[in-house]
Amino acid sequence: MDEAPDVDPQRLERIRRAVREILEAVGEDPDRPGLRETPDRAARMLVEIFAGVHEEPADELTLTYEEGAEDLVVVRDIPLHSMCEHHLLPFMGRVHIAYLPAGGRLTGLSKLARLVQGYARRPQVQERLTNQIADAVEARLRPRGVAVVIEAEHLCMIMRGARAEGSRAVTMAVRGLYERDPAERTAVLALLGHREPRRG
Ligand SMILES: Nc1nc2c(ncn2[C@@H]2O[C@H](COP(=O)(O)OP(=O)(O)OP(=O)(O)O)[C@@H](O)[C@H]2O)c(=O)[nH]1
Ligand SMILES: [Zn+2]
Repeated sequence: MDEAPDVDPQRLERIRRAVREILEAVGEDPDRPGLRETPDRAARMLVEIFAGVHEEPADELTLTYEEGAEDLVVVRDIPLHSMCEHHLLPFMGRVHIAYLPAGGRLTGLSKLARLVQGYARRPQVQERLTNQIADAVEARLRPRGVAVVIEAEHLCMIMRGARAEGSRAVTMAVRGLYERDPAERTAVLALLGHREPRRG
């Protein structure tokens, strides 16, 4: 995934106009020196942070084969920056992914981080992002099980609204073995740093 994607000039111009309109609507003067370049800068920024809208992030998961690879693979602490689709404010945190390979099917460790970035570069909600990552790993690697945990801070909860400074949202998605077997699920989620609440 490129840092500076090819940009359709018409789309860029449309976003520039929209940003200028927002600046005027909030009562600013878009022609004052500090803001003159802002519509253009913000338009390029928006194209960059929403590049995942036009991508199929699951395609990042190129397959490699390693005879006999059947043990758990865990990648913890993949950095996450995304945009809450309700408010268009950032949410950011960490993604932890575990999968139990089958048939020797693996992917490069960095591909999991690229997968996260692809889905993160869309207007998102944390729960959907968590599920999309789990579904992509399940569909492309056909592992015995997948578990994904995301911990994130939402600026929409912190700098406005509830102003819940320090709050973190934790979401998880499990597939395959981890969906069927509660003991396996508890074990893998403990590895990913998430404790299921005790029942009863
Ligand atoms: N489930 C979920 N909710 C989110 C996420 N990001 C933001 N939200 C919530 O989306 C909700 C939108 O609520 P609304 O009542 O429509 O909007 P609002 O009046 O701005 O709400 P407040 O944020 O409570 O002021 C808020 O409760 C946000 O905290 C997310 O990733 N997942
Ligand atoms: Zn929000």
